Amino acid sequence: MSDTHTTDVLIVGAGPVGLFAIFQCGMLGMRCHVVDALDAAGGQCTALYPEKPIYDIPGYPRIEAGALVDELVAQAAPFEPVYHLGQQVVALEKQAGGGFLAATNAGARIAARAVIVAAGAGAFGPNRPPLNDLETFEATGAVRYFVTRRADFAGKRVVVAGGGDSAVDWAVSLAEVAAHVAIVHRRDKFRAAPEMVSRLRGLAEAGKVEMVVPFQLSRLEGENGTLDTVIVKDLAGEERRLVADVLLPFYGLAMTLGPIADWGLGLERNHVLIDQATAETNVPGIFAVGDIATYPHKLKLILTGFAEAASAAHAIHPLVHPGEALHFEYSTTKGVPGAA
Ligand SMILES: Cc1cc2nc3c(=O)[nH]c(=O)nc-3n(C[C@H](O)[C@H](O)[C@H](O)COP(=O)(O)OP(=O)(O)OC[C@H]3O[C@@H](n4cnc5c(N)ncnc54)[C@H](O)[C@@H]3O)c2cc1C
Repeated sequence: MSDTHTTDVLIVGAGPVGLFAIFQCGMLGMRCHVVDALDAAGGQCTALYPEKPIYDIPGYPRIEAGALVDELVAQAAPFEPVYHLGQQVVALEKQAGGGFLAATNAGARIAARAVIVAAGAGAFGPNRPPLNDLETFEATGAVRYFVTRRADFAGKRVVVAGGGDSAVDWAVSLAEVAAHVAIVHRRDKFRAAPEMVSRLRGLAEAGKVEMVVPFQLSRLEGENGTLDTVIVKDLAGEERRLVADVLLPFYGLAMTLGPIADWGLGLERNHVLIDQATAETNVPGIFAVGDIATYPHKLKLILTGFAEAASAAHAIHPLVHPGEALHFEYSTTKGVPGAA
């Protein structure tokens, strides 16, 4: 059976920004096919932190990342997007008559007038600490890089390592369920949201989180992948032993563009350069939005990506509906099929 499709807009990546791009394109009368390498929509929100609350989505004082994705999928649904999940877009070519032809590693071919690259961190993976027997401890889940269910840590002794947002957020969050939480960082200063850092320090003062600073991970002890002790060292080489069931190193994500690097797009340090006003790349008809897109003073936030998705949809409209005037309108039930 042929797996060939034709659509107005191909969206590469079903993270939060790719999902909102479906809505924005839909409001302007454009149909979308969306491809994502992961088995579920939601990008980093689903894969890395579904239960972490997000506090900076306008209109939601607090929403868990997984719930935000559910809302975005529901918001896009009236426009009947076609999802191709568990597939990576491996090739993207210009077509002679205009538009593009994309190919996935599962054999699908998708022809589109325009392409929105919403590929986030591309093929992302965690930065792993250089520790003994790491793979053995990873295989049993004693060393993990993501928290997908907080309940997995109930009653556990957890060592969190790192000084950024993820380390601080999870130390604060897991302190509610774990038997003990220690946070190891090589400095006393954390590079995280000030509000979360002061919550962390408050928990430390209350004896609910142990601050192990300035220390670095040194080695792991345990039998057959069951973690027993995390050994840390300070700059003078002084050791401390932290009894632990689980180690969560949060040393950031290693980002590789993967096949996107071969599509002729202007790049800057593993990101795709765009014109901030239109989100268009150096290749006419290919747009980039969200974490993967960059320009001077870019803020890597979900809300920034949402605005870029709106700009891209407006810039794409004349490519899909040439000669048709686009009158700017606010959202109304007229634009959303089935809305009451
Ligand atoms: C722990 C943590 C906490 C965070 N907290 C916040 C917060 O509170 N507020 C906030 O605004 N931001 C937060 N962020 C950042 C936020 O998650 C990102 O800004 C957001 O996910 C970017 O969305 P995106 O759609 O651009 O990309 P992503 O979410 O990265 O999604 C991109 C998708 O593209 C897919 N993809 C990549 N290449 C291909 C390909 N070739 N073919 C097919 N699919 C492909 C990937 O599989 C992925 O699903 C946080 C991030 C982390 C890690």
